[in-house]
Amino acid sequence: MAHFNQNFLDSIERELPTHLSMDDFIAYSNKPLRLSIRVNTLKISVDSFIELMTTKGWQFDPIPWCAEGFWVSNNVDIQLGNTIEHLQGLFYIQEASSMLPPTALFDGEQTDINANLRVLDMASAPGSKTTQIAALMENQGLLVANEYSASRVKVLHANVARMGVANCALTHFDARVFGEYLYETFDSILLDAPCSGEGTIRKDPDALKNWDNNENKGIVDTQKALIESAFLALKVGGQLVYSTCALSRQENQDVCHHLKTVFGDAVEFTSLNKLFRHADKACTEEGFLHVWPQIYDSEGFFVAKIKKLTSVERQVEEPRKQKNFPFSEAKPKQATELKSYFKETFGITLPKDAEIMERDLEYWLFPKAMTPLIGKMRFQRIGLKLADALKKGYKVRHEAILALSSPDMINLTDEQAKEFLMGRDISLTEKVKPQGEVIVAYANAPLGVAKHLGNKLKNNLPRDLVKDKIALY
Ligand SMILES: C[S@@+](CC[C@H](N)C(=O)[O-])C[C@H]1O[C@@H](n2cnc3c(N)ncnc32)[C@H](O)[C@@H]1O
Repeated sequence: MAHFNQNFLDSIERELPTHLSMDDFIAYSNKPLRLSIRVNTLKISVDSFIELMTTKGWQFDPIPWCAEGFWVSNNVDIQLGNTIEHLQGLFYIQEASSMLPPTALFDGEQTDINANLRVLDMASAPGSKTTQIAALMENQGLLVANEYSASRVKVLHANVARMGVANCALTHFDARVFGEYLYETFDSILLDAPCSGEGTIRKDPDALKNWDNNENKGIVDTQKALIESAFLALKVGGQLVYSTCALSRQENQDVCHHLKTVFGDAVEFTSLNKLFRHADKACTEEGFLHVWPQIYDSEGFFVAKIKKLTSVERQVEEPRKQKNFPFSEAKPKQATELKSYFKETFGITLPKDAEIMERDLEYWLFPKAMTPLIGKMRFQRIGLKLADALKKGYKVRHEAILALSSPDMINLTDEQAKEFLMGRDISLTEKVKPQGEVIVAYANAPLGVAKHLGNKLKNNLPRDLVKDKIALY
């Protein structure tokens, strides 16, 4: 049962549109959320995923605003986070309304996916929307994903790697810096802002126990500073999506109106009333989506789409370029050797629209659209770590195997995949000629690398990814 305090209920009563009832708001806030997932099309098609999971008893109900999103049900009581399919990144457990902002960002004009596209996700962890955006970008172009909290950057990276994202650069800043460091650089920006989280009461019944409107003032100031920074970092003609899981006007509409007050006619609100069938039910007069829990039986959410019509003046001078970037382009001979190693050992062709970079005997793959940004700010991690150079040959990195597709993989059974994810070797029934390093897979998507010794597959899963428990259907 959700814990509301009277101040919160009074504020909702003032804000709720006249066609929605307070009784429904309370009833839906007390109802458990429907379980929803998003299929990761970087690894599997929606049709193949449905086919795979239907055989395991899943039922799918499509989410109207996300072609890859489904409410799912299953008669088996199983922890989804411990399933093979989750661990190998075939799907992400994501609340349905949280799939709205990336859909809005890529709707309409912003559909031209190419190697030069640059997208910024300003407040990214744990990465549900970052990984959704990467899938919408089909791993092309550059996606800069920023997170202010150090511990949450680690979770963000784990999710980006698990989902096979290859076009991402991670940063760790207060996102107020982007307008200054990367002025008018991005085609699209998502600001999924830190907020009071009022919309999440169905997940956390205590979320509003001590709700106090006055305490939200600091959050609103941050949101206003962040949206200004986002607008400065946006190219002319670019699209910005501002979203929160808060319900109040102050954290939502007022923040967007603040942007218009600061930047005037350069700011255009784009109506989302046709984003999907029945989107108009949640639309405000400005064309923003204000999703109350009872409209689509989801968490509360707010989404606004904003276009930048003209350039706006920088607020501070461009900072000096940083020197001492630790990476350099791999020499042609090394790049050729590395490409042959990937091709001959794993059947992987390294993508053409990416640069092979080198740092202290490590080889990385950077998205090409990253090059002009080098030195403009500090990046925690860029692209994919491919391999370490050994005295003789290379040691491939797990994240590269998860992100780069290969036609040459050994598909494991359910039981074998479970053993592999628990760090165990896999015995082979027949002794054959040893094959060296091989990619092992489940449902045609990679699980990791093993050494084929002829009579067994020796497990090479990184220790930190070994699980104690795997849930099998
Ligand atoms: C709503 S959550 C983001 C959820 C994420 N977009 C997702 O879909 O998985 C907001 C995030 O903003 C981060 N944050 C807080 N203050 C920030 C700031 N000044 N700059 C950047 N990120 C900030 C929080 O740590 C939190 O992870």
